Amino acid sequence: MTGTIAAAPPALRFEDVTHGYHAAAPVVRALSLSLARGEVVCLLGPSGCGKTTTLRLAAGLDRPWAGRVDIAGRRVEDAGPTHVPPERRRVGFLFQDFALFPHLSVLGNVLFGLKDRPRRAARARALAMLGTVGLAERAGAYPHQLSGGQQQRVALARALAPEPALLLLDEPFSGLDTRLRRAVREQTLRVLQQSGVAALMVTHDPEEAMFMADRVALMQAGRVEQIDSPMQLHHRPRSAFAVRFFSEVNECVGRVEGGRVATPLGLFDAPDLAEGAAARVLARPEALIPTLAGETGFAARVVSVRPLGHETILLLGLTRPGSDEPVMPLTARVPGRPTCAPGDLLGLAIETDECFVFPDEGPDDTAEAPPMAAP
Ligand SMILES: Nc1ncnc2c1ncn2[C@@H]1O[C@H](COP(=O)(O)OP(=O)(O)OP(=O)(O)O)[C@@H](O)[C@H]1O
Repeated sequence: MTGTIAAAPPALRFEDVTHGYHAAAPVVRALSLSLARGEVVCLLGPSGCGKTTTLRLAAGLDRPWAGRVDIAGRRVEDAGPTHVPPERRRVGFLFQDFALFPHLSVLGNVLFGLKDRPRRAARARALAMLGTVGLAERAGAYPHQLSGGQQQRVALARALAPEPALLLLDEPFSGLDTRLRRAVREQTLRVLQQSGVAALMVTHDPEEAMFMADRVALMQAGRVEQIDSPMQLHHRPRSAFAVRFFSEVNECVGRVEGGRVATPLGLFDAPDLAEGAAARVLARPEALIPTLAGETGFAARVVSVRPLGHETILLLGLTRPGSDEPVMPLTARVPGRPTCAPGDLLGLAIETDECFVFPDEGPDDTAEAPPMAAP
């Protein structure tokens, strides 16, 4: 006996998976991704970046052009003949429209995926799952008698009842209104954690991804741009794209001199950039902290104030010291109610932890609105 314990295989592994719908135009490009058992990973990214296609490839609904897919240590797809069909992959699905059978009761819906089990065992399992999602008492109801949130919970119970190795969720909360969505995603996360199933979830909502995921896979143009924990993604974004995707940002450019880049917002360290290189500094709105005028050397005139309740958005014009001439527009986000009015002159402190320096690859030309500032 060697005493070695083999590590559990990942719940899902994509290796160099490529797929598209039209020849020579892949929408998923050499994508590699691994989900540990029990891990929740969210695929996040702009519309059309390949999130749903990635999910369909995991499900076996599409066959990739190239690459390999393993589920719970079993090869389900390769460049050769291997193609395990969806129903034999041990995956559960949860889609936006819940896809419940209207003519079946709640219990009937959950039993649907348990046809290969003896009747009594299937019934016990289905009732236990309905208990887990808090709907044991509605087992005899029909889908149309339930609220949207309850229907979503039935769909979750149905997906998890057969004990899948992997749960695939495609925008599962987008059909629900904002308040309900918050409650339902909390319940869903609790059920996922209780059941210990690995889950790959598609969303285009950054807040939802940050709330649900152990790791977020940020996708762009068919590739994973960055995969990290929500905290890492927020504090250590590896590209301008990763910063811009989560909030609007203030942007300015400059050249690296002596390892630093000088901008209207001050000097920023740029240790990883070549001397003389063009650099782009991205400052999140929360990086700009109003202070007393004259305190920090940065001053800004308030252009407009937009109270949102728990926070306030300030549109500002950065000014040169001793001058009222605006140098660049800025957006700041401050907690609480407004304490200033249009026309006021504020001092600004810059929180450098919320500022990021990257090689300048130009402004965000994928955005619908122009970037806030690029002097
Ligand atoms: N069945 C299809 N036939 C042809 N093109 C398709 C098909 N499905 C998706 N596409 C295209 O593939 C690209 C990726 O689509 P996909 O649905 O995977 O993106 P997504 O990131 O999930 O987008 P969204 O957030 O808008 O759902 C898009 O350009 C889309 O138009």
